[in-house]
Amino acid sequence: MALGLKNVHKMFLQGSKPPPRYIVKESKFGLVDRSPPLAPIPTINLSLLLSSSPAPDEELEKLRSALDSWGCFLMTGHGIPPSYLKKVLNATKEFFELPIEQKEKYSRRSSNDGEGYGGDIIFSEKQVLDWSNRLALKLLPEDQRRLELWPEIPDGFREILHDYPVKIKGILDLLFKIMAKLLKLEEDSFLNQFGERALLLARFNFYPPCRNPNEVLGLKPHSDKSGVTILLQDDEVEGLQISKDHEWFKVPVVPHALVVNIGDQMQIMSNGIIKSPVHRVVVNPEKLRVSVSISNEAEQDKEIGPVPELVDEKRPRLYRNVKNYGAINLECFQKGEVAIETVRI
Ligand SMILES: O=C(O)CCC(=O)C(=O)O
Ligand SMILES: [Fe+2]
Repeated sequence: MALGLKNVHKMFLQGSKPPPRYIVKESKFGLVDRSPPLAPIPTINLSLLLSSSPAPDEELEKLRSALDSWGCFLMTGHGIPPSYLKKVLNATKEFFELPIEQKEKYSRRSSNDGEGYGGDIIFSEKQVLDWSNRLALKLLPEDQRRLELWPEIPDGFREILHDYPVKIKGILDLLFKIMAKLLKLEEDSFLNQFGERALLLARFNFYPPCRNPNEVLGLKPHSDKSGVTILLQDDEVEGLQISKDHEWFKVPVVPHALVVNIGDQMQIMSNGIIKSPVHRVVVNPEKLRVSVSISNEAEQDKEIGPVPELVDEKRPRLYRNVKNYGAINLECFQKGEVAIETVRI
């Protein structure tokens, strides 16, 4: 494992307790509570939003309210068959259950490399470490793929890496158009800001069980650095929590539904109308959990900022224009800071 850190999976298999660097301390985000109330986030049927023009008022209203209150909703009617989603989850589990040495072939190549297999990137000695392993890969633009980090095992995993993101990208593009129309903007207002060479990133998350589940987090509180993240949750084990008005709520596991999580780049572009929620992941004492997130980000050299039509006297500009927001967010996340506050005017 990079940096001589222990692998959390190995620690679980060996029955060791989490070392001090993993223990969550009291912070502005509160302590670990593994069973907060269920988040009443809506389930929205994408096919209904697309079926007729204009889309049904009831579905649009649910979307509007999800975007400005939770910044998160469950999406059905997305067109990806349940059997395919199951295949993605199974392949993810199989990859993480491989012997550690086999996975290490795909490890991050340096301590601050954002891609590959591993744990947290270390920014400071004080950083609390996450009880998880990840495999992070850039999928688009195609000429930036680092295929040496794309696992060849288990069988079919590479095929999933090629096919699944194409399906998700189609959904993302539709969502950006629907959100623009909802805010009475030109359909491509958001898509144009992300640019022709927008990034598409995959993150496969693996949370081994932990014998002290109330003392660690699988993933620290953060808001996503993306435009939008589409998350495929484990269909058996819950763990994702979302924060609203400084309280934590459990995100329900709904079979075959994908979780749509708005990221900071959409909050910036929409001048704060669409919210990017802070969320975290708790771990289970007995069961492992996996999840797969696919997210987009603006082209690295492209400046993003609030869409001009969303700035007026009543709603002054909330965020400055910013380039390469992903890097700002990543560092804040590891330090336990709220990234979007650093670009607020
Ligand atoms: O594992 C999960 O449910 C959430 C993962 C997540 O928040 C992320 O990958 O950004
Ligand atoms: Fe996230």
